Amino acid sequence: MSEPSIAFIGLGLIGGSIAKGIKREHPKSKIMAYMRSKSKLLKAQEEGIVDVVLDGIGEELKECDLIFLCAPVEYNANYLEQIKPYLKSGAIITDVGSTKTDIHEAVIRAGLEHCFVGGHPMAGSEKTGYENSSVHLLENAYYIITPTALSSEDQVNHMVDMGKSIGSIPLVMDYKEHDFVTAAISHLPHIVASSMVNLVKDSDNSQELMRRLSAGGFKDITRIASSSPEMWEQICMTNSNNLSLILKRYIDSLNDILKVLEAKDNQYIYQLFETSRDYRNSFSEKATGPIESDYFFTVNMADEVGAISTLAVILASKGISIKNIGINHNREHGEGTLRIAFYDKESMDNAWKQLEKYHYDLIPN
Ligand SMILES: NC(=O)C1=CN([C@@H]2O[C@H](COP(=O)(O)OP(=O)(O)OC[C@H]3O[C@@H](n4cnc5c(N)ncnc54)[C@H](O)[C@@H]3O)[C@@H](O)[C@H]2O)C=CC1
Ligand SMILES: O=C(O)C(=O)Cc1ccc(O)cc1
Repeated sequence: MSEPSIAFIGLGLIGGSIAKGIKREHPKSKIMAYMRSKSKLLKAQEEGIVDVVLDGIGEELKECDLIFLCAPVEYNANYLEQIKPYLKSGAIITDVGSTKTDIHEAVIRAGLEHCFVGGHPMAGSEKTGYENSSVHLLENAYYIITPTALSSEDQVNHMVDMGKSIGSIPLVMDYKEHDFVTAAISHLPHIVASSMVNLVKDSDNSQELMRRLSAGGFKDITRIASSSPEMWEQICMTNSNNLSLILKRYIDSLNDILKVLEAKDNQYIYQLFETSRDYRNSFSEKATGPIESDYFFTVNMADEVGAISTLAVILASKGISIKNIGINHNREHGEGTLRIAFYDKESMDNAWKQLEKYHYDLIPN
């Protein structure tokens, strides 16, 4: 991309994070944005992320090479017809919505298949809004790209390059398959988390003992129950067929558990936990957050004041940039381990050599 003009319709958690990533990689790109809150748009302009604040859909879009739809999914689909009169020849419209069939069908109805490539960055959080967006949010996360029947190879490659430029891992996929997969791994978990929280709310006593005592496991699996109701209502409504199918399978599995629990079938219960543990342990943690990268290693170091800054100074003195640095809490490698990620193999190898000279205890990736 050489100094492209890019518009964002919706500049919240995801739109804001992508805009920040694009601005980091292409500081001269012209970013235009529209969203409901003018004050947040002005803040993004003050921060140098947004160049042009839009008051709505209009003439300014005629300049854009790429238009991102980053509002809740049903609103995104509604914008297609409004944007249509202002499309420059060769421009691409993309979206970041969590469901894809609904928008792809709207694209077909609007006759925009030749200029649409769908997208879904598979990372985020329960938080919303531009104020929570971050240049690191989508790093090392899968960025699903869903072409239409008329998307050209160039258009898809352009989106793949965009995904890579913000540090994500692009993956091209059929939009219908996307919606079945995400029904199981994203949409069902949100329903389960919210219904569990509501179950506790309705089962608690007047002293709210359940709420006060809720601990690790419950909090871990219900964090996403704090997500935006507006966003999740629209996700569930636009993927209701897949979600119903997978929810029925889940209810069947819960009913099986209920039966064996009542029958006190300890073997079945043991196997339930054994199977899930083994399968869950096989999941890769690599594509899930800002710390991991293909180029990283771990440093085993004493937990002393100033230890991290000493290490950072050693690397900085050799001009080695750190992409990310994080303290490992799992203590797999003993006390005080630090995971350091680099932008490329050369930087990682240089850093390794430097730290070896200072006798740091290094653990390869
Ligand atoms: N939250 C997450 O973790 C993820 C969300 N997504 C998808 O990204 C999209 C945006 O979600 P977030 O950024 O999380 O939400 P958000 O609530 O942080 O941002 C939504 C943005 O859209 C704007 N907006 C809402 N209605 C609008 C309308 N009618 N016209 C113009 N702008 C409007 C809001 O002002 C805000 O700037 C959704 O489609 C969601 O499915 C995708 C991946 C992860
Ligand atoms: O907070 C979390 O763990 C999420 O699950 C975030 C998320 C929300 C919606 C998506 O389409 C993708 C990721």
